[in-house]
Amino acid sequence: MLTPLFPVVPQRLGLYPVVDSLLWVERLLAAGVRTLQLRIKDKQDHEVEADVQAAIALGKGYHARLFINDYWRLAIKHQAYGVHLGQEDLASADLDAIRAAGLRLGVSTHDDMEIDVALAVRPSYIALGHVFPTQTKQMPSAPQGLSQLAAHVKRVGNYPTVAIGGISLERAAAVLETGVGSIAVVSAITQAADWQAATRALLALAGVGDE
Ligand SMILES: Cc1ncc(COP(=O)(O)OP(=O)(O)O)c(N)n1
Ligand SMILES: Cc1nc(C(=O)O)sc1CCOP(=O)(O)O
Ligand SMILES: [Mg+2]
Repeated sequence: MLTPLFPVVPQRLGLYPVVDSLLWVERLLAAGVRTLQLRIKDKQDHEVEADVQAAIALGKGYHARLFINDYWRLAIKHQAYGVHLGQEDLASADLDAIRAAGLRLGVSTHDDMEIDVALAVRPSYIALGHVFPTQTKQMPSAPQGLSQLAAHVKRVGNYPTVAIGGISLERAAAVLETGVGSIAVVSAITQAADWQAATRALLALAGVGDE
């Protein structure tokens, strides 16, 4: 059985909002979320550094697990809890440097071939997407659906897993029934009519994650 080469994370990361601003990081930490990701797209490092640094400091203040998407150099520089990388990022990122700095690593996957690649890296967790159609990101692949998700959770064995893509409040319970350890959501919170109520309801279903 393969075990992570990167620092371990709890088996169940619980509710895992993925957000694009420091404001959302502040709001969700104050609302009780303890696993989250700052995902700012298509900017230069110098344009996002202040927000990345502030988000990491906030996360530490709440003893939360804050992952930085894409900007792995800044995540190392400011000692984030972890980094999330996609398959394309794996080729260009310095994985040894991320590991040497003691950061956790999450890796995106969308099919069995990508799971092979992720397992070879032996990250801290494996993300499985996209479960349902999503309006948040243009996806080149088809949604995997619940039965494929359950098969993928089973396949990766004891690796912590995170499901992502189109997970609404209404669908969250069925996703968790596959045995996945965490649900990552964007629009279910950021586009909700009442984001605080949505966060409370999702936290009640998925939890804050294990210690
Ligand atoms: C928890 C989680 N899973 C998947 C992704 C997608 O990451 P990636 O493939 O790197 O794509 P971008 O988010 O960078 O567009 C994620 N961010 N978080
Ligand atoms: C950022 C991202 N990555 C995905 C993947 O499958 O890798 S799906 C996704 C967007 C998820 O947003 P929502 O919860 O609004 O559907
Ligand atoms: Mg990425």
